[in-house]
Amino acid sequence: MASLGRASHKSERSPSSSLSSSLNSSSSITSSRNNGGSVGVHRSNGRRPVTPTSKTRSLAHDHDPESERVRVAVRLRPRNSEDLSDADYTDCVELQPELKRLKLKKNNWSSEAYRFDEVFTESASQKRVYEVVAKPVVESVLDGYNGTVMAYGQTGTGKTYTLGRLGKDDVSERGMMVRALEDILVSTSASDSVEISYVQLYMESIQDLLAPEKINIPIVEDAKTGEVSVPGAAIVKIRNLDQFLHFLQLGEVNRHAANTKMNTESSRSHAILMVYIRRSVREKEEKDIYLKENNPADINGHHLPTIRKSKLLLVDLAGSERIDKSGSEGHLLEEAKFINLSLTSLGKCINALAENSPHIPTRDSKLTRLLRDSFGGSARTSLIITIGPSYRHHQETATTVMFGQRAMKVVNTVKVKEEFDYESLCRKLEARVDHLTSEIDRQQKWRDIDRNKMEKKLEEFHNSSVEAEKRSFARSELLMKENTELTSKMKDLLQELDSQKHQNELLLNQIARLETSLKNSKFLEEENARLELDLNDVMKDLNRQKEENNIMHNEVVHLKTNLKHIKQQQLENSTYQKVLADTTQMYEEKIADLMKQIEDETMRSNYAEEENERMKKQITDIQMAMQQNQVENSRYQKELAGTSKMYDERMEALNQHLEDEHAHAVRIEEELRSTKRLLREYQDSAQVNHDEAYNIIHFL
Ligand SMILES: Nc1ncnc2c1ncn2[C@@H]1O[C@H](COP(=O)(O)OP(=O)(O)OP(=O)(O)O)[C@@H](O)[C@H]1O
Repeated sequence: MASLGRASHKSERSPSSSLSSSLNSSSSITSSRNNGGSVGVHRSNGRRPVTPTSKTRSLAHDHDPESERVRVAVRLRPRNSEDLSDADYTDCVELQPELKRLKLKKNNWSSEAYRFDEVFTESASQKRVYEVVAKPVVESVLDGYNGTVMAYGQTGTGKTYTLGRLGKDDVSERGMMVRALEDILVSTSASDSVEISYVQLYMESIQDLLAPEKINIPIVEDAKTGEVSVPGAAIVKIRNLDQFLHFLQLGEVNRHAANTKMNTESSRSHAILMVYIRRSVREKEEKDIYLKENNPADINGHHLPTIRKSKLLLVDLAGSERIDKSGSEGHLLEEAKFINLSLTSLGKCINALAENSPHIPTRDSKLTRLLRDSFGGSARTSLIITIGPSYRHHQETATTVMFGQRAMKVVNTVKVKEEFDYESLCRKLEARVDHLTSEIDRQQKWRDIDRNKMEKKLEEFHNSSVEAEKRSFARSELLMKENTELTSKMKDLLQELDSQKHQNELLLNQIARLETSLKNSKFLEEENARLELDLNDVMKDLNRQKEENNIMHNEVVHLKTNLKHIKQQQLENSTYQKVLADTTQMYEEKIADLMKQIEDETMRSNYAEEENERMKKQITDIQMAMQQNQVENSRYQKELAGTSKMYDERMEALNQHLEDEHAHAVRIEEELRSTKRLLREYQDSAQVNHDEAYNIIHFL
C-alpha cells in the first residue's frame, strides 16, 4: 500500500472538512440519481459522472482526488431479538439520511455527528444499498477499473446480510454479491469472460471456499504492477446467475461460521469473492485510446486487440468482537484473536493512509496484503460499515464509525488496466493462419483442379489437333488425289476439248464440205435439172434424130432398093452405072459412118442417162446426208452458237470458196454450153448430112 497509495491532501482535514467535501459530492449524487436513477460519483469540476449511462465518457485516467476517494456508507441494522429483549435498550445512533449524517451518542445528552457518503437506516432495502454502494463500483469494474466493495462492522451487524445474502426464497433479500454478478452478467457479452474465485481468510490462512481442500493458498504480489492475486485458488467461469448462486452457496457452506453470543451464525473468517472480468475493448474505444495515447498497437500491420482486465473484490469481513461480549472461548477465542488482529492491521493501514503516513503496514496481515489495491491502490473502493442500534455496543459502533471516517480519507489512484490481448491475438492469428492455410489448401485444390482441367483440355486439344492433323492429312491426300484426278480429268477434258475442237474443226470442215456439197448439189441439182431438160431436149432431138435416122434408114433402105433398082438400071447403063456404084459406095460408107455416129450418140445418150441416174442417186444420198447433217447440225447448233463468229469468218472464207466454186460451175456451165454447142453443131452437121442425104436422095 505504501508504494501505491497515499492519503490525499484532504487527509489532514478534520472530520468537518471531510464532511464539507462529502456535502459537495452529495449534491452531485442527488443530481446523478435524478438523471439516471443510479448513484454515481459526480465531479464537482463539472466532468461527467462515471456511470454506465455515460457511454461517451472519456477513458482518460481521472486523478480527481475526490472521485477516487474511498466511498463509505453506513448501514444500521434493525433491532434484533437481543435488542428487543433488552429492557434497558437505548439507541446509540441517530441517523439523518437526508444529510447523510450519523449522530453517535456519547452519552445521554451529547452526541457527535459524522458525515458519510450515504447513510442507510434500518429500513433501507437491499436493492437500494446495492445501487448506492456497490453498483458504481461494479460499473467501474465493467469499465476496466479494479474495484472493491467491503463490509466492515461489529459481529452480528449485517455484513454477511448486506453482501452475501443469497435471497433464494426472496429475491429482494439478495445481497450485493448476487446483485453485482447479476449486473455483470447482464452487462457482459459472450465474448467477455467472467470468472470468480471465492476464498476465506481464516486464522491467517487463505482457503478456497469453492475447493475446500485448498488451504494455505499463498498470496502472490506482482512487484512491477503491484497486482495481488491468489493463483492457487480455483477460478470458476460464470456463465449464468444460477451457476453463481450455486457456487456462492457452496462457499457459504464451506465458510467457517460459529454460533456466538453475538451472532448465531457468526462468520469466523473474512470471505473474499474475487470476480475477474476480461473484456475486449470496443473498436471505437480502442481507436480512441490509440489516438489519444499516440501509441497505435501495430505488429506487422495488425492492430493488437486490447482487453481490459478488471477485478472486483467483494469482501465480507469477519466481525470485530469483544471477547467478553461474544463469549468466545477455546478455538472460537483463537479465531476471534485472528479476526481482531487482522482487522486491527486493516485499521492501522487505513489510519496510516488517512494520515498520509510514509509507512503503511500492509504486511502485518494477509488481510491487508489482500486488500492492498483496495485502499490506497488503483481500485475504486466502496466501504459499507454496519452498525447495530443498541447503545450497549456503543464502543464497537464508535470504533466502526471511526474506521469508516478514516477510510473516507483514503484516496486511491484509479486507473484502467488495459493490456494487449496477446492470447486473443494469438487465437486470432492462429485462426487467421488456419483460415489462410485452408484458403491456400482451397486455392491449391482449385489450382490442382484447374491444372487437371487444363491438362485434360490440353490432352483433348492435343488429341483433337492430332485428329485434325490426321483429318487434314487425309483431306489433303484426298484433295491431292482429287487434284490428281481433276488434273487427269482436266487433261482428259483438255484432250477431249482438243478432240472436240478437232471434231468441231472436222465437223466444221464437214459442214463446210457439206455446205459446199449442198451448194454444189444444189447447183448440180439445178445443173442436173438443166442438163435433164437439155438431155430431154437432146433425147427429144435424139428421138427425133432416131426417127429421122429411121426415116433415113428407111430412106436408105428405100435408097438401097432404089440402088438395086438403079444397079439394075446401071447394068443397063454400064458407065453410068460404075460412077453410080462408086457414089453409092461413098454414100454407103458415109451412111455407115453416120450410123456409127448415131450408135455412138445413142451410146453417149445412154451413158448420159446412166450418169444422170447416178447423179440423181448421188443427189439423193447427199440429201440424206444433208438430213443427217441437219440433225447433227441442230445438235451442234448450240455448240456452234459460241463459234458462230468464227464460223461467220469461216463462212466468208467459204463464200469465197463458193465464189470459186461458182466460177468453177460457171466454167462447167460454159463447158456444158460448149457441149451443147457441139451437140448443136452435130445436129447442124446431122442436118447438113440429112440435107445432103435428102438432096442426094432427091437427086437420085
Ligand atoms: N439490515 C438487516 N435487516 C434485517 N436483518 C438483518 C439486517 N442486518 C442483519 N440482519 C440479521 O442479523 C443477523 C446477523 O447478521 P449477519 O450474520 O449478516 O451479521 P455479520 O455482521 O455478518 O456477523 P458476523 O460478523 O458475526 O458474521 C442475521 O440474522 C441477519 O439476518
